[in-house]
Amino acid sequence: MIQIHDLNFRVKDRFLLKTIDIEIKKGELIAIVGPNGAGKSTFLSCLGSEIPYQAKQFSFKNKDIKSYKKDEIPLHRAKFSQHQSAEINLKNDEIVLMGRYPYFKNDADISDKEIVQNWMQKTETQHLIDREYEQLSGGEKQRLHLARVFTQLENTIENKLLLLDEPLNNLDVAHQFKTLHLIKEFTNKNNTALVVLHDLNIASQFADRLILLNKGTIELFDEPQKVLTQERISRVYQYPCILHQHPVTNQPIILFG
Ligand SMILES: Nc1ncnc2c1ncn2[C@@H]1O[C@H](COP(=O)(O)OP(=O)(O)OP(=O)(O)O)[C@@H](O)[C@H]1O
Repeated sequence: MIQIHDLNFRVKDRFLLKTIDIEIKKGELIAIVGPNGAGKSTFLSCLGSEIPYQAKQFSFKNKDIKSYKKDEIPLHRAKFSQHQSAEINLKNDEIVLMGRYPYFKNDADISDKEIVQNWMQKTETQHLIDREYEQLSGGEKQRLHLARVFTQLENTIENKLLLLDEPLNNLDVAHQFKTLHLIKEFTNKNNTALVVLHDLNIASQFADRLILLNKGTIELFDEPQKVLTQERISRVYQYPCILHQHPVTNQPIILFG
């Protein structure tokens, strides 16, 4: 699905990402974890072609990512950014409809509107239709934008890519889990998701593999059991921790302190 060889991104003399080599398969849910400033958002921005990285290879679905046409790529790949525009002068369902902009010229058709309704239902934002965006809570805004990115990838194309930068911010526990289930539903259909997460235990429970970033390089890219060891996590985060096992999933649980 994605092959990256020797990807670097630097600002002036400082490498924010250095010698990134990675191969990601279709159907994987990958969590990107690591301390503040490790390069997680920067890496996701590279995957979303938002910043001018250098790479010896970056293929997406066996094609050079740069060979995709501008109007073609949004049907294959969508990105949810950490910071949404503060002032949006649209009604809430119109914000979700933005996800359909790649599909119509002037007016949305009935199927676009149905897709919007469907994702507002799935993200439990339907009741917010008549409320003003500015007055929504942080978690409600977050769920609205999640609906927008899912709406963007609602099509018959196979092996799509979803990039999510801290999608669980501001969400209560139930909505965090519901959102992860929506992401899992997406990857279960042979699509791929890369998700920046701070909660290692949620990452451990849901992700097939973790990318542990540290100081702009990949410390380890592997299954949660391999990545989440006491020594590695306390060293990378510079904080003591102990390791447990989830009583149901058997995945590792990290307790800090
Ligand atoms: N445009 C830029 N110019 C200079 N430095 C930058 C730029 N963008 C990011 N950085 C720096 O690069 C490093 C990585 O930033 P990034 O936002 O990718 O980290 P992160 O792992 O997502 O962190 P966090 O967990 O805090 O969100 C940080 O030290 C940040 O200050």
